[in-house]
Amino acid sequence: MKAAIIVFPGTNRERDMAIALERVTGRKPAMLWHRDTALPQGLDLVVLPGGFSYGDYLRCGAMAAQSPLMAEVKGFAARGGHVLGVCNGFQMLCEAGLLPGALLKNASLRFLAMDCTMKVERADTAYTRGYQQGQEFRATMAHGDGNYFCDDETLARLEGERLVSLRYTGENRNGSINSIAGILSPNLRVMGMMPHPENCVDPLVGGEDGLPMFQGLADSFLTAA
Ligand SMILES: NC(=O)CC[C@H](N)C(=O)O
Repeated sequence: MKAAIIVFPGTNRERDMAIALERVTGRKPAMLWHRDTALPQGLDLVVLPGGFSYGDYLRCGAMAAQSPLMAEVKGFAARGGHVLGVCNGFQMLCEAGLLPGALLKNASLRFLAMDCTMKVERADTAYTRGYQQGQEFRATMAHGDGNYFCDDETLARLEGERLVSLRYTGENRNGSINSIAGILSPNLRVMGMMPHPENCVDPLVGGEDGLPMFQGLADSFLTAA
């Protein structure tokens, strides 16, 4: 699998993401700076990692969504490329219009840094094939704006077309509509999720519940190893 991680000013999870990807592929992903103007040839996956791009000024992910390389990411997605956005990356995907809806402030108006559990709503995507349908897994949440919201029509479409990939179980701490933790584009190639699977790939630090996501991605792109 050939993967690239895009780094923005204020991104802070890019190294965790690189470790998670390298763990399953044995090769380091390309680290790209947001001012770059081209994606490497033959990419399988682009990752928009978590953090505080541009200090969360204006709105989380809003300024990153205007970065030069994001125009390339949009083109990559339009050609059917896989794009994963985690936390701030999910916020960027919504701000860039690659996924519908928005991430509002957590219902409590407090930053939440804690473990959470999610249920896999569909296991037939590159991101979730490492899990069983309905499987519950744990990951870390660390966000101030993780309260997923969209209008009724969009929500009906997301649910009706089964584009909700991950749903919180237990307490809905950030207030997300329908307890949504992750959503997919209609072609199932773009996924945004708030919790951090990249922080759960090592039994010594946070457990390994996130590993199947990366393993599933690696298995999806075996030919490109
Ligand atoms: N860990 C993250 O990516 C956080 C995203 C964003 N800065 C927020 O607080 O909501």
